[in-house]
Amino acid sequence: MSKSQMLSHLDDIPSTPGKFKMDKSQPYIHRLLRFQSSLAKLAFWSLIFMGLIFLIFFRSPPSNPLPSSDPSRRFLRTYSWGGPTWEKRVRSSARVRSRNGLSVLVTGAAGFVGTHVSSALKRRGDGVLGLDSFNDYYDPSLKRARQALLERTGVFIVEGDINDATLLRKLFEVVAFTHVMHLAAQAGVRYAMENPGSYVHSNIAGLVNVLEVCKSANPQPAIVWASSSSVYGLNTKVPFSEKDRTDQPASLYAATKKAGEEIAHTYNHIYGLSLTGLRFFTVYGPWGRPDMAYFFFTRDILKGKTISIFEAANHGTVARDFTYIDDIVKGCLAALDTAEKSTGSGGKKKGPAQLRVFNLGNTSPVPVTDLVNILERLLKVKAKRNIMKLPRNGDVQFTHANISLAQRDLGYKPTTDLQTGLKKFVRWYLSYYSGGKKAAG
Ligand SMILES: O=C(O)[C@H]1O[C@H](OP(=O)(O)OP(=O)(O)OC[C@H]2O[C@@H](n3ccc(=O)[nH]c3=O)[C@H](O)[C@@H]2O)[C@H](O)[C@@H](O)[C@@H]1O
Repeated sequence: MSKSQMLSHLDDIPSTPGKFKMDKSQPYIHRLLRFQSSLAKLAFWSLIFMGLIFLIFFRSPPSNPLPSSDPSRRFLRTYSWGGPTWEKRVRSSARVRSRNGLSVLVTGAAGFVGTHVSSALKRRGDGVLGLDSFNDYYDPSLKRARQALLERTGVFIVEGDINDATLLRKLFEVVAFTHVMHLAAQAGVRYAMENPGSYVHSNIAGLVNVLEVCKSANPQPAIVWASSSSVYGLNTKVPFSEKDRTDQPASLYAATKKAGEEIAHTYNHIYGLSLTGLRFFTVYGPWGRPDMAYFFFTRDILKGKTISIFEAANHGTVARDFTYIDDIVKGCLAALDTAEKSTGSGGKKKGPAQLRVFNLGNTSPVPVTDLVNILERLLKVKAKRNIMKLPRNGDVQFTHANISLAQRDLGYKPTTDLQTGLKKFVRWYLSYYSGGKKAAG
C-alpha cells in the first residue's frame, strides 16, 4: 500500500469518537492506527498536564499560601494580574474625568493615607489607579474594607508589590500616568527592630524599583512620596525645619526614609525626575493604622486593658505634633498640583528637574498624656495607665514641625486640632467596630 493510499484510508476515520469500527482484516493498518491513536492520546494528556502545571505555577490565585508567622516570607507572595478584563478596569479607574485633571498611580492605596488621598483625587475628577500588596503588617481586613470603600467611588486597586518591575511596567504601558503618589511603605518606628528586612524591602528596594520604572516611562511622571518626620531623629532644636540636619536617625525606619530622600536626590540628578518628599508628622484619623498609639490606646481603654505611656528621663514629656488626615490630604493634593513635569524621557535627562521636601505637620505638639486624657473624655472610660521609661526602640522624645515652606509653596494650612480630630476618629472607630464594620466593608 502506498503512503497516499494509507492516508486516504485514514481520511475515512469518522470524526465522532467511539463510532469507528476497526477492519480486523488489515492487521498492519490496525497496528498503525493504534499507534497513531496512542500518540494522539499522549499528546492530548501531555497538553492537559502542561496546562495544569502552568495554572498551578503561573496563575495561582492571589492568596498567601505561606505562613504569615514568618514576616520575611511575605516577600515571596505571588499575585495574579493581567488579562483584558483587568486592563479594562485599570484604564477605566485611571481615566481623567475633569478638565486638566491628573492621572495618578497611588501606591499603598489600601493604606490609611493612600485611601484618603485616592478618594479625594477621584472626587475632584482625577484619574486614580491604586496599587497595594495587602500585606499583613496589620489586620488586612481593614485594608479590604478601605478597598471596598474606594471601589464604590470608582477606584480600582491592583494587587501587587512595588518590587514587581514587570507589573509596574505593565501599568505604565496601559496608562500614561502624569503623576505617581508613592505611599506604599513599611511604616511604624518600633516594628523595625522586629522585622528590619521589611523596611529595606519596601522603603529602599521598593522605592528604587518605583523610580527605575518611572525614569524609563515615556512620558516620565512627576512623583510625590511619603517621607517622615522621623528623619529629624535625635535633633533637639525645635521646631524642625527642612533646613535642619537629618543625619542622626533613631530607628531603622527613620534611616530608610532618610535613605529614600537621598535616593530621590540621585534620580532627580541623573534622570530628571520631578520628586517631592513629604515629611508626615504622626498622621491620625478615621480609617487609621491600628499599630499607632492613638488607635490601640482607644482599643485597649475600651477593653479595660492597661496602656503604657512613655516618658523621657527625669519625667520628661514625650510629645507629638499629631496631624489630622484631612490636613495631610490637602498637603498631598497641593504637592501633586504644584509638581513640575519631569524633564527626562526614556531614561535620559534633558534638563534640571524639581526636587522638593516639605514638612506636613500641625505645628502644635501635644504630650502623649494629653492624648490619653482626650481619649478618656471621648470614650467616657478611664484609662489604666502604666507610665514607663521611653524604651530604646526607635521612639524620639518629641516632634514639632515648622511648616512655613509648605505654607509658602503649597498653601498648606492645617486647621484641625487634636481634640476635634480625635472626636472624628472615635466616632468612626465606634461605628466601624460595633457592627458598622460590615456596612463599611
Ligand atoms: O511622624 C512620623 O514620621 C511617624 O509617625 C508615627 O510614629 P510615632 O510618632 O512614633 O507614632 P505612634 O507610634 O503612634 O506613637 C505616638 C506617641 O505615643 C508614644 N507611645 C507609643 C506606644 C506606646 O505603647 N506608648 C506610648 O507612649 C510614642 O512614644 C509617641 O510619642 C508613625 O507610626 C510612623 O509611621 C510615622 O512615620
